[in-house]
Amino acid sequence: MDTITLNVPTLPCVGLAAAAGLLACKLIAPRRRADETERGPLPAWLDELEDDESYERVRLPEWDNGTEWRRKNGFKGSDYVHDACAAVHVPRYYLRGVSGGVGSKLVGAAHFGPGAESHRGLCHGGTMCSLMDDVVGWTGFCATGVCKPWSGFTVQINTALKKPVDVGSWLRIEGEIVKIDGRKVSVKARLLDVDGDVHCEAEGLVVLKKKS
Ligand SMILES: CCCCCCCCCC(=O)SCCNC(=O)CCNC(=O)[C@H](O)C(C)(C)COP(=O)(O)OP(=O)(O)OC[C@H]1O[C@@H](n2cnc3c(N)ncnc32)[C@H](O)[C@@H]1OP(=O)(O)O
Repeated sequence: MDTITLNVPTLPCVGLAAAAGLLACKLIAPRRRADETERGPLPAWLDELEDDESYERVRLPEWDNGTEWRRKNGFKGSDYVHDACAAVHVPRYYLRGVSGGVGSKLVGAAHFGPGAESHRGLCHGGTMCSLMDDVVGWTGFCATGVCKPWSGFTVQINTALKKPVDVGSWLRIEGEIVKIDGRKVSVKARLLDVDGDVHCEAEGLVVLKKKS
């Protein structure tokens, strides 16, 4: 049988990668994602974090590998926030870990797609709350100063919604460990735009799993 080899060139920039991801979403799940549009390029400051030696990119096989890998490893679906097709999508986090945990900071970018819409171009407040849940949890998993995935549970997310988010926005999401009391990790988080305007902020609590 003849085989066809496709030479796919390396994508020149992460923005194209994001667009390609969305195209893949359309092709793979055309009915579910009929309202998706291109996310556009990733924000430039994300590249600055990539180049900043004090930050390290958090990588997870369940984010980076495909559906097949997830299925084989106990996952049942796509990641609610990190999947390329998610209504509100975080492509990456970067950690500035601090020994002892307190002061450790997680920074990422979040895109609010058309699937996050509530009223006429504005996003549902629950999308901001979901993001706060995610960043609080992932920041809490960094309680040792390094990221230990799934090492605890978010148990509280008290979110203040401060400014509506437009559909199509790329915003900066941040979480920081402010206190560690035994297994309880307190995290402050916020979502802000390129001008520094805060769209929401949260105080969260993560309970780390008991050591076995
Ligand atoms: C390989 C498997 C990996 C699994 C990893 C899963 C990662 C999931 C990532 C998430 O973030 S999921 C987000 C949604 N969150 C949840 O679904 C959490 C639901 N809650 C629970 O499942 C249980 O509450 C939990 C397992 C977290 C309880 O754990 P424990 O039984 O070990 O904790 P315990 O109840 O003994 O509480 C420990 C401390 O935390 C405090 N605490 C627990 N829940 C609290 C709460 N909701 N608010 C405030 N404090 C809370 C509790 O008072 C206590 O304080 P003290 O040490 O001072 O006494």
